Amino acid sequence: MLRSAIQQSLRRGTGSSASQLNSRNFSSSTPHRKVAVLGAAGGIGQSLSLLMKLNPLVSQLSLYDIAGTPGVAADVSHINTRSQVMGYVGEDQLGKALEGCDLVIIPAGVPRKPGMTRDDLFNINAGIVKGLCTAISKYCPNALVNMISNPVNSTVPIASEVFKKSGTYDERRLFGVTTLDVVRAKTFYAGKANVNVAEVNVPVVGGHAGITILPLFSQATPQANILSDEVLTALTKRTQDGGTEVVEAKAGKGSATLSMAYAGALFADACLKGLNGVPDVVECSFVQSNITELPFFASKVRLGKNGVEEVLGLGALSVYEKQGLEALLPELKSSIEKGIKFANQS
Ligand SMILES: NC(=O)C1=CN([C@@H]2O[C@H](COP(=O)(O)OP(=O)(O)OC[C@H]3O[C@@H](n4cnc5c(N)ncnc54)[C@H](O)[C@@H]3O)[C@@H](O)[C@H]2O)C=CC1
Ligand SMILES: O=C([O-])CC(=O)C(=O)O
Repeated sequence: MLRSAIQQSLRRGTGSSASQLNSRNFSSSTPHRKVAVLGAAGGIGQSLSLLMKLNPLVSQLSLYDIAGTPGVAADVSHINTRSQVMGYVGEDQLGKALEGCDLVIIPAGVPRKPGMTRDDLFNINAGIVKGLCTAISKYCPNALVNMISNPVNSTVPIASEVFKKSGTYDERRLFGVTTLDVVRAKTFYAGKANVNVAEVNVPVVGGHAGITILPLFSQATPQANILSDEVLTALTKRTQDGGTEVVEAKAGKGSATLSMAYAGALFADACLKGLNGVPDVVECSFVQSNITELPFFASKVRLGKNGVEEVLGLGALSVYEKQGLEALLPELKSSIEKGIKFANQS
């Protein structure tokens, strides 16, 4: 839907009035949906705000940051699509930004520089996420939360503890966004398997950092060409190191923003479809889970009117993937515990 909305908007160009676009982009039965982007003036936030403005499922787009949002909101608001855009700046306005939200997307926080791990962002981002989730529990406790801020393996457990403390936790509504891992796995697989990237599907499970990212190429579709073990190992490693590849290429100017905004917009669109009752919406996400011994784990998840409808199992794994799963558990466990500890001691 997102892709076709972008294509339709671009095709129509400047000739259409907002009301014409509105009537073509969504039917009168499309529910009202308020979506907030927290960190909207940042590298991811700006592009994600643009993409959410193009999504006809959004009726109100609330852009919040500690600085710079009035400009971003004014800019995006001129695009002639359905949603009304509001910009909010500074903590005083956070409540207004969140009130009545159906979905809150969080790309607020510092990005990596070369030589850093995602866990090196913990000291700054843990506090940011904790503050934002405290406000969510107060102003929109029923919203779905899409956590982009790193380290996702810890920020999602932090959010869960904040919500538990405020008595608003519903595990079905909290998602760590791992869609960029899936986007990368699809792109890299299509290149090696020489298949049409638009048809490719690859589940990615585990977490969102280094070896905790486990693409399941044995389950990739279409399985058009047999890939050697050597190629599968290289594909796995490239997917796991995809973030670092971008951080190094940007050479100190941040991490993935454009591909992340695309991935974030895809995942948000899936959440909105689920809320609206579209059947069989399945995406990978880092959620509360009992498919392994860990309390949070990324896997395929069926989305519905209340968020997570079903956490799907891992399916059959190759020997190589089983080894990868065993290897990732200790690191993921310790990142989860670090987040839980932080939320409960500070
Ligand atoms: N889950 C994933 O796959 C990915 C996650 N990320 C993570 O996303 C985060 C953001 O990355 P970028 O957009 O590149 O960073 P950025 O520095 O360009 O933007 C971050 C924005 O957050 C804002 N911010 C800081 N504190 C805030 C607060 N308390 N409330 C609201 N906004 C606040 C900043 O003012 C800034 O505009 C980083 O933690 C990064 O590691 C990045 C790429 C992929
Ligand atoms: O690598 C980073 O720091 C940002 C990120 O999570 C990604 O690109 O996957």
